Amino acid sequence: MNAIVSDPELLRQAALNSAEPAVEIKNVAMDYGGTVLALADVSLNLKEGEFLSIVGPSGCGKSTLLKLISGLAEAASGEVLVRGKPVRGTPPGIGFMFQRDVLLPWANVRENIAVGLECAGYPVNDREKRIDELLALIGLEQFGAYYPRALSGGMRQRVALCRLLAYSPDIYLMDEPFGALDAQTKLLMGQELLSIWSRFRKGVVFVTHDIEEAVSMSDRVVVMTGRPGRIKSEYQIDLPRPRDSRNVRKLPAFHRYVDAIWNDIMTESVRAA
Ligand SMILES: Nc1ncnc2c1ncn2[C@@H]1O[C@H](COP(=O)(O)OP(=O)(O)OP(=O)(O)O)[C@@H](O)[C@H]1O
Repeated sequence: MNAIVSDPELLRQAALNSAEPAVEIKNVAMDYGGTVLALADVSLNLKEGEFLSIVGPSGCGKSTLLKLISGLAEAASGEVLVRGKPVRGTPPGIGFMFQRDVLLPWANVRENIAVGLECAGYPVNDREKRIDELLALIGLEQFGAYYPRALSGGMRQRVALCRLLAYSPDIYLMDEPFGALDAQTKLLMGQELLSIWSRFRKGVVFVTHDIEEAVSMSDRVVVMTGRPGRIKSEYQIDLPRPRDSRNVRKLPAFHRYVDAIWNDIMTESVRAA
């Protein structure tokens, strides 16, 4: 008799090895209309359910890669496919989170989250209940009626994360989502994201300057060269899951990954200087 597999991590591992990647970037070059290339011959896949981080020197094209996947920019050559389809405009099921929250300033927290539910076509009658669940998930139950201006930076990013979760994307694109937060809030947000992600386990492309953050969260870390951005190296992060992004930092293997990635980036930064 076949056992029914219900362990989310086992299901995710099976998806990781599934034939079709969630995102395929094939030999992509990109400029912004001038003579300076932002990306040159980049090929990269995101597997279904994979947590992939991209690190590299400033200006190497990390955000540009996210823009190409989300259809906000177009490659000069090469191809970008989402779930097997060439990207023309924003593909369905793509969710974006930026370093600066993009909350609606005239809407309160509940209304901001409702935007995500509306975009997802969530049934109108169930929305208030879902907003309650999402607020509880990120510990902001008491702040539903607050406007963004009355919240701290960390709280605003929590709401932005909540709205992203409300939209329930198939693929999460996160561009330094915690980059503007203080070190302690950043660590807490990383832990929360990891804990939430361990429940939904969708593909994530996570851009960061923080190598420890990248290693602590990811299945794989890709290092880019200085401009024009190419893939310099990649590291399969073989650390146990479920993972606590703070405790994992105590493992010797964690520090070996961080050192190796640091070396790669330093070489690039020196080359670019
Ligand atoms: N809208 C734009 N117009 C012209 N050039 C741009 C534009 N956006 C980005 N660039 C250039 O493209 C290159 C890659 O930029 P991108 O923002 O993707 O890099 P990044 O690796 O995300 O940088 P950082 O780590 O500093 O955020 C940079 O040289 C940047 O100046």
